Amino acid sequence: MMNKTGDAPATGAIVARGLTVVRGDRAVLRGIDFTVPPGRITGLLGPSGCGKTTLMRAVVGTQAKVTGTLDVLGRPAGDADLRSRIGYVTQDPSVYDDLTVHQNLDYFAAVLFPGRARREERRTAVERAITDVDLASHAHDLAGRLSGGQRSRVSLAVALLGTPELLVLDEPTVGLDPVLRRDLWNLFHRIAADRGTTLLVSSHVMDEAERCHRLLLMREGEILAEDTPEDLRRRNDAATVEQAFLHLVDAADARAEEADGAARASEAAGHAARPVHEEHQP
Ligand SMILES: Nc1ncnc2c1ncn2[C@@H]1O[C@H](COP(=O)(O)OP(=O)(O)OP(=O)(O)O)[C@@H](O)[C@H]1O
Repeated sequence: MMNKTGDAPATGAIVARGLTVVRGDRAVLRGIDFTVPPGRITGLLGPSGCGKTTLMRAVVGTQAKVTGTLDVLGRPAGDADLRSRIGYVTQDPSVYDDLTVHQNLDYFAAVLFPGRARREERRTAVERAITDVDLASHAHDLAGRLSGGQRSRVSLAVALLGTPELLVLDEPTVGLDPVLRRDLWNLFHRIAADRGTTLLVSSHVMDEAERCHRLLLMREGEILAEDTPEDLRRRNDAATVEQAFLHLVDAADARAEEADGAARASEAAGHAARPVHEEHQP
């Protein structure tokens, strides 16, 4: 249950301490700390390229070169035990275009619940997932003939099949019209409230922030803020989360500039104070 202030409880569904990820020759996540509380919707927001997908890939265990501590549902990220407990939907819907919606789900259900004995379980899970994402009227359409939004809902249905404890959704509402976006967010809230599922949902659209219980605001591989939307607005004296975000960006830039200036000043002072003969030492 969410407490009155929406504060995160002491234990998290995801706990990161000093989480660093290197991609290529660059640290894309730079020693970040954050906690995602269980049973709530946490929004991961930040501009394109700030590291949201990288963070999600680390959480689901598909990212290489991860250091620091990252615990997911009480296990180290990537642990084999977590595979069936996490649903992950990437930005590119992974569905088979030449199968219908129903056949796609039947296929994934057969992988999740194999064997004749589990036939009924498969049938119930498939019907429920199709209803969850509101695709009953398209159940027998080929996935390749669906709109982008409908295809991403098929991916979401696949992720819901195993009733995961944690759902990690990478920009699930991108390109959707406002009505579909609203419907999807209502679905996320139903999933969290009815099933106690933890959701980590990324977006680069700040107005989606208001729909989350808690937010992780990211920028350039760092966490700028970890808060509820209300507290974030209040603390930054801002009318919207977007304004609060911009305020935090400006403050971070000012701090970085100050630190840069101080480093240059101390370097210059060091040079001035250094005896001349030191300059020639190897
Ligand atoms: N395979 C890769 N090798 C090296 N660097 C990469 C690779 N993939 C991504 N990056 C870099 O990592 C950084 C973070 O990328 P990431 O995809 O996590 O960002 P994002 O916040 O999810 O962006 P978007 O909202 O556009 O999806 C980017 O600066 C990107 O250039």
